[in-house]
Amino acid sequence: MTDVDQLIAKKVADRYLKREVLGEGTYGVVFKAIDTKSGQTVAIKKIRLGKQKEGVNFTALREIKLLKELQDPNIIQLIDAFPHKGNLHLVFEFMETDLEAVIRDRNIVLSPTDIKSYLQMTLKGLAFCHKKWVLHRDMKPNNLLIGPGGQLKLADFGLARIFGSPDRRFTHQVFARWYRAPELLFGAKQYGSGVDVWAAACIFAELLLRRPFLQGNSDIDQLGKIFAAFGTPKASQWPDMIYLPDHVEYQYVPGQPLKTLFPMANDDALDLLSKMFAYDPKARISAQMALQHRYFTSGPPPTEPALLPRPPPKRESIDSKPPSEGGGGGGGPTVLSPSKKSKRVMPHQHDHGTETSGPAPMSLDFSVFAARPPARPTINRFRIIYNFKLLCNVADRSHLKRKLDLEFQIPEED
Ligand SMILES: Nc1ncnc2c1ncn2[C@@H]1O[C@H](COP(=O)(O)OP(=O)(O)OP(=O)(O)O)[C@@H](O)[C@H]1O
Repeated sequence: MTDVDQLIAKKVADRYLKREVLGEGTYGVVFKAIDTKSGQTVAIKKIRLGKQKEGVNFTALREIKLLKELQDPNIIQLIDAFPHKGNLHLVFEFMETDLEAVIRDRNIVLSPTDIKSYLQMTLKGLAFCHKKWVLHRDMKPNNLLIGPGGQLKLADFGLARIFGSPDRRFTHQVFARWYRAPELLFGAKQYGSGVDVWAAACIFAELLLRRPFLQGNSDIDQLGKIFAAFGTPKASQWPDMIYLPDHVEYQYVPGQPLKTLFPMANDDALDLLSKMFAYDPKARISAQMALQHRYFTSGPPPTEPALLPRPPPKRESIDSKPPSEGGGGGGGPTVLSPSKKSKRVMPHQHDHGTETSGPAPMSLDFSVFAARPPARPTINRFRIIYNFKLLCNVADRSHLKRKLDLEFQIPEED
């Protein structure tokens, strides 16, 4: 960065008053902040740029700009992005809780119309992204954030694509696996929006069961769990399966009736679930078509977001007074001592076979949900399938880079 760039970045950074740390994810720390310009509470994700000495590269800026333009009521809004002290800061709208917290909260009863509402918002966000040729690739309940008005919004996308996949501890892979489509588990290199629909089906199943549906402890085991539930796929069901790089033959097992797996779901819900869980990605229902399924168009309508049951805001700060009431120091950003990241304790792993070999529980098993499972780490991949080379056919790249840099830095009005 040039001196001028640094000056601008500093000015932008001064705009946000840091509050407490909300947690740490794959790419770095997320903290709460107040936008002194708008008075709005925001969440800032500080991304370590590590060895990238030149800062954010051209492609990264372009992709971040694209994410910034991805605006929909069911997509978390990227408000701003700016470099500061060698880190990239992404400013998002602040959200109170997430779907994982809703599913795990033993005090919450989810009615069929509540489930319908959460699934509808998930699919709306997905359909919007897919229409823009963007895949999420890391759909899971803790990436579905919930705002103060009950709106569910897809979060945590694009970062691996932009910054590369960081080294992940083993646990980081574990939970993401549960939502992975069979074509990914068989090593598909080319895949499409169907991977997100499969993950959304797993989330739908999890809303019905109140526990993760297919909890594989390795990729092979994950496929085993899937096949035990739905039956080993036949060539007629998924003709391209045998051409996938990591395809291996599995012993044939028949599937179980969906009604046995989800006794609490009605016929429309089961029909939609079966279409979202289609083995062949080409035959899998799209997010857009799923929204038109009779599960949504008939029967009782989805619950209004504001009326959805939610846990108390988990991100309530004990020191979240507005900046004028203190905490901001001399006007510059102040980092309050980071609150300890709340450790989520893994409940005893129940038998991995139970969810597929026997009837699913109809009510909450409090012994399982008494403790929150650990944060499910993210693969954080929102795959952008635009052809950027086309978009970026500009003679003066450095000029455009500077233009993009500036677009993300809204200098303060003095
Ligand atoms: N927009 C937001 N509003 C409020 N809290 C947020 C927001 N974005 C992230 N958080 C919180 O910050 C913490 C870290 O989030 P982050 O997305 O970086 O990682 P994660 O989802 O916990 O883990 P991983 O990156 O491994 O998936 C989490 O507790 C998350 O709920």
